[in-house]
Amino acid sequence: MIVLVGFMGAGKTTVGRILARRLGVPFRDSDVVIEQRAGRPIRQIFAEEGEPAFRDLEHKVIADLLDGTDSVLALGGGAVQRADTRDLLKDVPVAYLRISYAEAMRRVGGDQGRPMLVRPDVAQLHAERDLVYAEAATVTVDAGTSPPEAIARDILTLLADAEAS
Ligand SMILES: Nc1ncnc2c1ncn2[C@@H]1O[C@H](COP(=O)(O)OP(=O)(O)O)[C@@H](O)[C@H]1O
Ligand SMILES: O=C(O)C1=C[C@@H](OP(=O)(O)O)[C@@H](O)[C@H](O)C1
Ligand SMILES: [Mg+2]
Repeated sequence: MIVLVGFMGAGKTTVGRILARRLGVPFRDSDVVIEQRAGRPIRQIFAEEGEPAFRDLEHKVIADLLDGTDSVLALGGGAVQRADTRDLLKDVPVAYLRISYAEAMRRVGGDQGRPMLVRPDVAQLHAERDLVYAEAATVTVDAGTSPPEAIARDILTLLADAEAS
């Protein structure tokens, strides 16, 4: 089991798919399961019910996905905001895909499907979350300057080192 955290655009979904293929395990993405359960896209959940309702559903989905099945699990960028959701990650290997705010905006700035991007304090959110991701993580990788395949390889190397030590 490997869980991926990091800001919007860090490549959690992209790198997660590659990691899962390499390991021969299923890839799962909390955002996809949230959309399936709600029967609506994330943008619509935020618009109709607001962020707190989204976070409640996110918490339940992540709790269900940490069911012991060996898989690679990509989380949404805000999953670590709530302490009770962070608690769910205590006993699993977590990789933090770290990117700068500028690189995040280059990749996903203006994406209508990510409602948190239109918040006026999104830069501050990026700065605040950095520490939270790092604290939740077993390993941290630079995810802003190399291709997804190289990031997947770095994660496997770092996690193997962390396990050995
Ligand atoms: N290492 C990378 N280098 C360049 N572009 C990337 C990289 N990782 C992801 N991307 C691109 O950035 C965008 C966001 O990736 P995504 O995997 O959806 O991020 P997240 O799930 O962390 O929000 C996509 O267009 C993806 O192709
Ligand atoms: O950062 C956030 O609060 C969010 C990130 C999104 O996932 P990605 O990080 O995969 O874009 C998605 O869960 C939702 O739009 C909220
Ligand atoms: Mg994603």
